[in-house]
Order: sequence, then structure tokens, then C-alpha cells
Amino acid sequence: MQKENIMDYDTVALDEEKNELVIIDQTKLPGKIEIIRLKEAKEIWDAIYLLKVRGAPAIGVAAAYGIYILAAESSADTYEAFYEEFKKKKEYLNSSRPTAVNLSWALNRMEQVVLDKKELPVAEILACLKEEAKEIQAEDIRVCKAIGEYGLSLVKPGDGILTHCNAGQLATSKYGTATAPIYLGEERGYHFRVFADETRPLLQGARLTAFELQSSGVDVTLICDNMSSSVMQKGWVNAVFVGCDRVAANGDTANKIGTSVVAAVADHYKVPVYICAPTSTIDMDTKTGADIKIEERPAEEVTEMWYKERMAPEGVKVYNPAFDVTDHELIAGIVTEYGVARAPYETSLKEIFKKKEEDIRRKKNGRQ
Ligand SMILES: CSC[C@@H](O)[C@@H](O)C(=O)COP(=O)(O)O
Repeated sequence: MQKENIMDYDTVALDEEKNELVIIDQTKLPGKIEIIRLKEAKEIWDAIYLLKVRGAPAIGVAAAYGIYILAAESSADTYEAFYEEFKKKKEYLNSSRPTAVNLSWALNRMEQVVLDKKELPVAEILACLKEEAKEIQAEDIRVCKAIGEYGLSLVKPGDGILTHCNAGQLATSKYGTATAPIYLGEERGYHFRVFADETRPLLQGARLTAFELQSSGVDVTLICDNMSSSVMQKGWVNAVFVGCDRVAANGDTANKIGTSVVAAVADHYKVPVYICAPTSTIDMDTKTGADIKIEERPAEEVTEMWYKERMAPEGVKVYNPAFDVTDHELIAGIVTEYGVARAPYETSLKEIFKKKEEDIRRKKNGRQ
């Protein structure tokens, strides 16, 4: 049955009975809320590549359910055959998009289950895989909420907040990352004034962020990407909150193309830029932003997508990187579920991971 509000839908879900991945087709938003069901490897790969499901954490959750669904269809009767098939499917899904580290992070976590449960029959390994995928999603919700609390401590009621792309509920399982402080603040009467960059070329800010914030009753104003300087110059922005696709060990951050422009402008106007980053998006194996692979996407996204008529001359050269890297020097803080990391990030991010390890150890001991 059609629900009234986009916020009442799950961005990503598993239909356990039918063994299908259920997602909102985000390419149809905001015009149409269309729920689609996926089962085949190619369908899941396409959904991620074509941005039907997008945003680093949501991609991770979709990949976790996706690999479980594919594994559950396996007819392999030995562990070796099952694992061989699993690895091929995992590599295939992992090739759908290169920049958001949550994709490989979630798939590696799922593979670890297959390795750890080696001694069990395949049917039991499958049950463990399903639990792990569900836990990845449940964790995503807890993590976003914690990021929201830490983010909220950085702003005050009535503040103007600018965001770029969509790091909202539609990019996660709930709350979003960059929007989590906004949603929690809204519940507590902070009444932020939010500016959402439209985010060319695919308009995630206009189609998704403005849509979900407006649907939640948040005071949101849509601006074109070239207007951030104007609103900051007027003193309307107290902080920038953005999400990320991969944070390197030195704090350099890849996020949607245009984020580094916003950060450079914010630096000029002395507006702090906060990167809202679940630890699943922090890649300590990547030293600096220069080591992050930036996805390049088809020229048509720039020249014709979303337009009734072509917006550029036929045959014109187009450069269409989907992400850019914001230098760590432009970042005031990296807001994680374990607190806010500040420069120097090499040290503070290590401290964040230490807290995470302690937390995992504590929880494991509590269960024993
Ligand atoms: C919480 S989502 C963080 C990022 O993934 C988001 O800001 C972003 O850049 C999304 O890009 P997209 O190409 O739409 O997947």
C-alpha cells in the first residue's frame, strides 16, 4: 500500500520470505515513490551502479543483503564450492562502484562470516549471513543516531546549516549522517534553517535532500551549487554538514563532486565544515586523498539527464567525476559514532578506532 510520506519507507530492506532486496528507486524521486524488488546479481549490480540505491551506508547495506540473497540461491553442496561461488559474486557486486568504501567494507564483513563458520553446514552459514546483514543495517541506524548526537553538540538552536548532495535517510537506513543532527535537532525544537545545494549533475540535493527534509517539516531552502558563497557571505550559514564516501587516514575526504568547492568557500567565510562519517566510511588503509579512486561517470549525466532537451552541444567533451577530495586542512571536524575527531587526523582517527575496538570487546565480553 502506498504510504504518504517518503520517511515512512525503508531505503533498503530484505524480504525474507521471497528472498528479495526491496529498495526505493531513487532515480524516480521526488516525482514518484516506486518500490522495486531485486533478486538477480545483474539487477542488484545495476541498482547500485545506476544509483537506484546510493549513498555510502545504503550501498553497504544493499550489498550485504544482496550477497546474502545470491548466496541463498547457491546449489553448492560442499563448503569449498559454496565459498568459490560466494567469492565470485562478492567480487562482481564490489565492482559496481569504486569510491564508497562501505561497499567493500560490508562485503568483506559478509565474507568473514563464511570464513569463520567454515565448520558449519551451508544452510547454517546462510542463517549466519542473514543475521550479519541484518546487524549491518541495525548498526547503521545506531551509528547515524550517535553521529546525530555528536553533530548536534556542534551547533545551536536557530543555526543555519548548509549541506551538499544527499547524506540523508535516503542514503542510510535511518536519520542519515549529515542530516542526523538536523533531524534530532528538529525533534528537540532547534529549528535549524537548512540550505540544500542542488548538487549537479544528478541533483541529489534537489531531488532527495530537499524532498526528505521538506517531508519531515524541516525549514529547508534549495539553492543552486553556485550560490553557497552568496548565502555564506550574507551570514546565513553557521556550519556545513556533509557526508562522505571515503575518509583517508590523514582526514582527506572524498564526497560528492562539489564538496571541496563548498569547503573552500566556507574556509573563506570562516564557517566550520564537519564531515559526518561512520567508521565504516573511514579507510585507514588509504593514506591520503590522492590514493582514493574517484569514479568517473557517463557524459550523458551532464549533458542530458533530467532535461527534456539536451543542454549541451552534441559531441562536446565532458569530464564527469562523481566525487572530489576535500583537503583535511579545510575540515573542522570528522563526526563519527565515537565522537568528533579533530586535526591532526592521523592521531585522532586512530583514537576513534581504539574506542571502537574497546566497544566491540566490551560487547563481546558482555555476551559471554
Ligand atoms: C551518508 S551518504 C554520504 C555520501 O555517500 C554522499 O554524500 C554521496 O556523495 C552520495 O553520492 P552518490 O553518488 O549519490 O552515491
